[in-house]
Formats: sequence, structure tokens, C-alpha cells
Amino acid sequence: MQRDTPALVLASASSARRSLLSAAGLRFEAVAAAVDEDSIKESGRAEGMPPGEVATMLAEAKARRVATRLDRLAEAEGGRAGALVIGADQLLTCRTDAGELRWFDKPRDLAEAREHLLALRGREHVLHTAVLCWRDGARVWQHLAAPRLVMRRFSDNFLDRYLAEEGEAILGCVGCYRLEGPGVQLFERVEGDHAAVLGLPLLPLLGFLRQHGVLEG
Ligand SMILES: Nc1nc2c(ncn2[C@@H]2O[C@H](COP(=O)(O)OP(=O)(O)OP(=O)(O)O)[C@@H](O)[C@H]2O)c(=O)[nH]1
Repeated sequence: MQRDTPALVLASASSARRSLLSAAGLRFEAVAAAVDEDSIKESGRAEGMPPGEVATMLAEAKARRVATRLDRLAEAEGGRAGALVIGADQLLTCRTDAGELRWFDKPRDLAEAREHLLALRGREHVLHTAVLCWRDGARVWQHLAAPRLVMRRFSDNFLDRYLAEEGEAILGCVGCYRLEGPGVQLFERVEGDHAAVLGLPLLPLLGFLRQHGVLEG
């Protein structure tokens, strides 16, 4: 079980990430990171960075932003800084008929979710899922997973029913699905760790937390 060590913080507003850590029995604080993800993504893409590197850069920006804020607060109150902060990010890419690599963000509304799902139908996409730990002003660990998922050629009627059933719940999901829910019906094949699909490569993270003394071996 977790020892009384420096606080563990998840720099994320993602409910799936929070649920995964809580279900694993970890005690932590969740603090949303106010970073401008779009501009970081655009500059990474403009420099020709691969999606996994952009996801890692975003995960680090989130962890660093929250860690800096918490350390400043702790110092201002004469408390102890040095929380271990977890950052994560997930990017979706899919190759188009023309062979281009299209990057997908979370959908802004259900109409855009429909457009995304039609573009992903019958194809393989990759979820570039980065997780990173930050402490005392430095990156202390990182991991990148890249699960590959193949959507079946579901019918338009199925898609209409799916969107009506799931509704806004999928707007917080980069692929417009919750694999742990009805979203699983979209798929022909899923290769990779389930937790990584949901947004947090949990097993490698738990391994680091044990090695770092946050969890007992
Ligand atoms: N419940 C669920 N969520 C998923 C699934 N696949 C992707 N996601 C979510 O899609 C989101 C990916 O967007 P990100 O930008 O990485 O994270 P976010 O939701 O904006 O949250 P922050 O970490 O605060 O940036 C994450 O919240 C993932 O948990 C899934 O199958 N199920």
C-alpha cells in the first residue's frame, strides 16, 4: 500500500485517468493543468515532431505547470515542496486514403464526433499515450505507449444509435469512444494495454512508483 511519502499529484482533469489511479488504490490529488495544448501541439507539428514526442511534450507541460504552482504555494506557506506530479497526454492519428497522417483532437460537439468516427471507420488508428513524472523542477520518469485499434465498418444506423446512446459522454474522449463502455462495439481489433487506451499506461507507472518508494514492492 501507499506509504506516507511526499504528496502524489495527477495533473489532469481526465475522469478516466482519475478512475484508473483510484481503482488501483492510490491516494492522490487531481489538479487540472491550465496549459495551452493547442499551441504546443501546433508548434510541435510545425517542427515536424512525431505525435509521440508531441504527446510527451504536452504531458510534461501539464506536470511542470502544476508542480510549479504547488511548489510556490508550499513555499509561500512555509510548507514542504517536492510533490511527485504525474502528467499525461493522448494524441490520436490515422492514415487517410491519400496516405496522409491525420491528427485528431477531442470532438467539440456530436456533429464533429460523427465526422471523426466516419473518418476512423474501417481503419486502424494509433493512440499515442504519454505519461511522465515531474519532481523538484525536473522530469524523473517518462513512458510512451501506442495502442493500435481497428474500427470495424459499422453501419450508419449503428453510428446514429451509438451517438444517441453515448451523447456528450464521448466529447471528453479523443477517439469519440469509451472502450470500457459501448465504444467497444466500434472495434474489430484492439492491440495494446487497456489502461493505455483509456489514457494512462498504468502498469509502467505503478512500476516507477514502486521503484520511487511511493508504493511498496
Ligand atoms: N473513458 C475513456 N476515456 C478515454 C478513452 N480513450 C481516450 N480517453 C480520454 O481522452 C482524453 C484524451 O485527451 P487528453 O488531452 O490527453 O486529456 P484531457 O481529457 O484533455 O485531460 P488533461 O489531462 O487535463 O489534459 C483523456 O481524458 C482520456 O482519458 C476511453 O476509451 N475511455
